Amino acid sequence: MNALQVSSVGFAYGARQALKDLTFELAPGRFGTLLGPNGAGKSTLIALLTRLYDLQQGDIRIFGHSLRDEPRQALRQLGVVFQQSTLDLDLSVQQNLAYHAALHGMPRREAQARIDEELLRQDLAERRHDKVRTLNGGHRRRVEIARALLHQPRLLLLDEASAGLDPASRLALGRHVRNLCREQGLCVLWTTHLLDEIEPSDDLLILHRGERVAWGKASQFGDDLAISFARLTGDEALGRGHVREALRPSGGRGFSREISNIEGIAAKAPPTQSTPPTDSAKEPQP
Ligand SMILES: Nc1ncnc2c1ncn2[C@@H]1O[C@H](COP(=O)(O)OP(=O)(O)OP(=O)(O)O)[C@@H](O)[C@H]1O
Repeated sequence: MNALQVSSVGFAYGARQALKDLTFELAPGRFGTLLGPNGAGKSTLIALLTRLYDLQQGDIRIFGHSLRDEPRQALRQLGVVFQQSTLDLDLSVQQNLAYHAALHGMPRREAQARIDEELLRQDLAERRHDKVRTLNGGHRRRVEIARALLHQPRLLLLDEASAGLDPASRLALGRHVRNLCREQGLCVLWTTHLLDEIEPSDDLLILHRGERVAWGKASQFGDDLAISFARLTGDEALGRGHVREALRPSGGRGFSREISNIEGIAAKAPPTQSTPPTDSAKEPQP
């Protein structure tokens, strides 16, 4: 059974189609990266996954439970870290977590046991009594991850969780979350618009204008990844030149950081007319 199964999902804001016939799946324990430039449809997908919006077309299953038919069971398996932090900066780490647990009706003793466990898992036990305001951005994100995992979900969704962090903290956070996958069997969906957050072992989904333009194990893409990006930005010639080099996996440390984001590629492209993705840019399967 897949941890996440997104099947033929479409969503429109009035006349504006934000997601078109989107299908992909993540197996338990996998780290999935959802990459897309601004307006690609990432936030819309997250709003559907968290049931902020109702599904219009298609279905989403979380560990086999349909969001349409069994939303409670499906959401029970989901932990979410939203892009905008909702931590109370003037409360301690412990108080933030206890407050969240109480709000969700968790019995106090059970909540404390889970908080202890998560703080250890997130390497935050020593910061337990510190006010969140005194924590750096990376540690604040870890508090949010701990909070999202209190009810022991098996799928963790992180929406641009690295936004606002410096490059070192971004990479450290990515490493930390991948460890949770590797060592604890958690399945993760990580959304970003930054290329350098992709690791070769990730399952990579590239969204552009609401459509899946590439999907597969990141290491499998090789040249295809560059070509996909080149097509995203409307210049196929880029796929044959320096961008291909820049995107080549570098010694297991992720993709080269020479070009750090999709907009960076677009900025280097000479102005050309946009070319829609073709079949050849799609579909290596993990
Ligand atoms: N509330 C809304 N009403 C109308 N159109 C919207 C609304 N929210 C998003 N859109 C449009 O839907 C498309 C997908 O937007 P979405 O916010 O999901 O993309 P995104 O990949 O999350 O981008 P970003 O990284 O900028 O948040 C865009 O064309 C956007 O303008």
